[in-house]
Amino acid sequence: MNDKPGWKDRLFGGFSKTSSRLTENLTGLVTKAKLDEQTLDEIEDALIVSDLGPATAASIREKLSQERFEKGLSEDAVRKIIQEEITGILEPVAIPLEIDAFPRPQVILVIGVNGSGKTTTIAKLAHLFLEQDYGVMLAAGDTFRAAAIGQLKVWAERLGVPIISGKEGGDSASIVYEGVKQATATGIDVLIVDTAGRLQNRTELMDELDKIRRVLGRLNPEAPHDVVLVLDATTGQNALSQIEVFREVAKVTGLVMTKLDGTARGGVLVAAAKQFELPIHAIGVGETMEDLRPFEASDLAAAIAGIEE
Ligand SMILES: Nc1nc2c(ncn2[C@@H]2O[C@H](COP(=O)(O)OP(=O)(O)OP(=O)(O)O)[C@@H](O)[C@H]2O)c(=O)[nH]1
Repeated sequence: MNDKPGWKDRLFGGFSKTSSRLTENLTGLVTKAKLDEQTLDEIEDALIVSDLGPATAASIREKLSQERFEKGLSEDAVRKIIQEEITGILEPVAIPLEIDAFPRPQVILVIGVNGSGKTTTIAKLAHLFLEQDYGVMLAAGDTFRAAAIGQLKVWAERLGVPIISGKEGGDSASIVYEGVKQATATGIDVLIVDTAGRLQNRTELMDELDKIRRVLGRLNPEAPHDVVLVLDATTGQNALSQIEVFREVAKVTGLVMTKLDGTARGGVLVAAAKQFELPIHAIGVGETMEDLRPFEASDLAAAIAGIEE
């Protein structure tokens, strides 16, 4: 991924809102001689309201109390411990999406509720794979709304990649089938499939995904290779319930969290990592196709802890 200057600033800019809640409490610490129970409680509360989740907040509290209790402690040292703890949670799930399927194409289904940034993420992933010299094709499997098909076509044109699409209300499984056939015939490495991803009707979604799987299975039993759930970080705790539901109905293999630029809710990433242990492939930090970033555990942990490296 190309390291356009400024992405870290944007991320830190977003996370600074998250960390400023921590800052309020941590700043008070400097004047205290020791880290007492009340201060630990305050830190734990600050971590919880930063969307990190109660489990992570409790484990950080535990760590702070074990290591430093009764000692005078600087705010920087507390931040460092918070960063280390968060890094430990995030590192195991920081797993990029690799193109390694044989035979090709690798089929990636992208799911997520409307407005989560699904379409933009598809464009960002396509751009990422093109940069790695893979041949990319898109399939407009979200036939539920004409606008979704149109939007994906615009991205395909901008990216210069082929797209398979049908009519509004058409059968998404047959579009995906056609996509795999054409991708195979033309030596495409990766087929990225947009899906309707409506959570309002779980049975419908499950049926649709099952049908896609069945149809794909006729061409390649390994497909789909990845089922990537796109989440909007600005929805905070709601993103966690989405993971829970989608994981049940759609056999999610990994996550991309979007809109981490300019949200105070980035801590939810940590809660998701701790609770679900699903790979987090990348993060979205803006609206252009270059705005997908690898998920770097220690950078993110530093941003959340308010440490600028
Ligand atoms: N700031 C910011 N905006 C984003 C990001 N990703 C997507 N968006 C914006 O969020 C809005 C929704 O994104 P889409 O990609 O259209 O989302 P979708 O899930 O496909 O939504 P529907 O088309 O409604 O199904 C658009 O205005 C995007 O530009 C991101 O990482 N950061």
